[in-house]
Amino acid sequence: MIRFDHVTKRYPDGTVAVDGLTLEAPTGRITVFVGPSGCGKTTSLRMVNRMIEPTSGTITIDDRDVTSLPPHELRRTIGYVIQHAGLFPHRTVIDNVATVPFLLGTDKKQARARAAELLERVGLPAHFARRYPAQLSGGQQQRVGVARALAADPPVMLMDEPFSAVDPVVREQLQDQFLQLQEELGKTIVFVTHDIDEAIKLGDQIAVMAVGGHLAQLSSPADLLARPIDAFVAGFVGRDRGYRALGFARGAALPTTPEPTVRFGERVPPGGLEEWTLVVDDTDQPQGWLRSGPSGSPPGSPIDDAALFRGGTLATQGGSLRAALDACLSSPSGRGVVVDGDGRLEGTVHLDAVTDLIASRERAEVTGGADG
Ligand SMILES: Nc1ncnc2c1ncn2[C@@H]1O[C@H](COP(=O)(O)OP(=O)(O)OP(=O)(O)O)[C@@H](O)[C@H]1O
Repeated sequence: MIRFDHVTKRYPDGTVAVDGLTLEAPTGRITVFVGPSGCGKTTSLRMVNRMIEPTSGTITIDDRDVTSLPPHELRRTIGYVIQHAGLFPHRTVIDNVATVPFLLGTDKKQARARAAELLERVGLPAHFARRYPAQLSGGQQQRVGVARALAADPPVMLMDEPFSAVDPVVREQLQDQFLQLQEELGKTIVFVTHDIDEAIKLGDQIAVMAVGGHLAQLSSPADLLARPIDAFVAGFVGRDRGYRALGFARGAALPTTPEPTVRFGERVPPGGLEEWTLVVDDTDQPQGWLRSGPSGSPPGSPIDDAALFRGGTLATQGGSLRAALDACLSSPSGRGVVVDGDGRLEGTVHLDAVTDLIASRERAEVTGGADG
């Protein structure tokens, strides 16, 4: 566990970047520092590995004061990932990752073998190993940055806006893979971002900081959305809080009804089909909705890819109420498509049934029952 105890940082020009910060970042969990520009997130992070020394207060890792070790020894136990990866430009990708274990005394061949394994784990194909950082995209460089920080297998990782400099699609992939990796590795992570959505997606707990370096709120993502502590946090957490909070809400089982389906290769029967009919593939995975009747596919026409409406999202049985609601709202038939864990059709759910589940969950919260 990393513990900040009344930590203050005042820079020589008098700027108070962090003001009396007290919080715990639990072992094996992701703690996200989020807040507007200049609120002291980076300063807080860098005090953990002593790139910046606090003016007062103490930081401990597993009850050991970080100042009790020389900085270079301390940093062996702490991985550090920054926005533009900060790779060595004149070393190949594999040597970037192998550098720290090599410096720590691992034999070169072994360090490279471990580096190759890490590159694979962060999702970088093997043929990138011999390239130089400038020959990689921004997202690929960030993957190398994460692999490098993991190379010495440190129990603690500090990550300062590691995914901020890449486009939204790549960013989402990096976040998903990072979460998968963390599930296996269970590192103690402090992660800095200015993006509240990223904080909510990645954090086990979120520390919202306000300008002046104050901790405004420390909560789980669900609590932050449901119960922002003051107007500043409410404003920072932003719009659609109620809807976004449903992303953490798992209702009772979704009450599905069986949905008639057709398959590719079949033809619209002479009597026609319902106005909207669900098309599934050979393994019962939903592919989209087919419109029948006067403005859609006439009887006898083949059921093929071209006529499909693919706009609807899928809800998973056991998934969030937000996904269930979205499946209903995005379905042209008004019936939300529900699949099982393997992506096979389970049935459809009606909007009324989902809103009933949402309402009963809210009533349970107000009366102190289960939180879904
Ligand atoms: N070396 C320094 N000397 C004086 N003031 C500094 C120094 N470094 C940072 N600051 C100030 O301390 C405050 C906190 O900076 P910090 O970089 O920790 O914020 P941040 O929340 O990480 O911001 P951002 O999201 O913009 O990166 C800011 O007002 C900044 O201008």
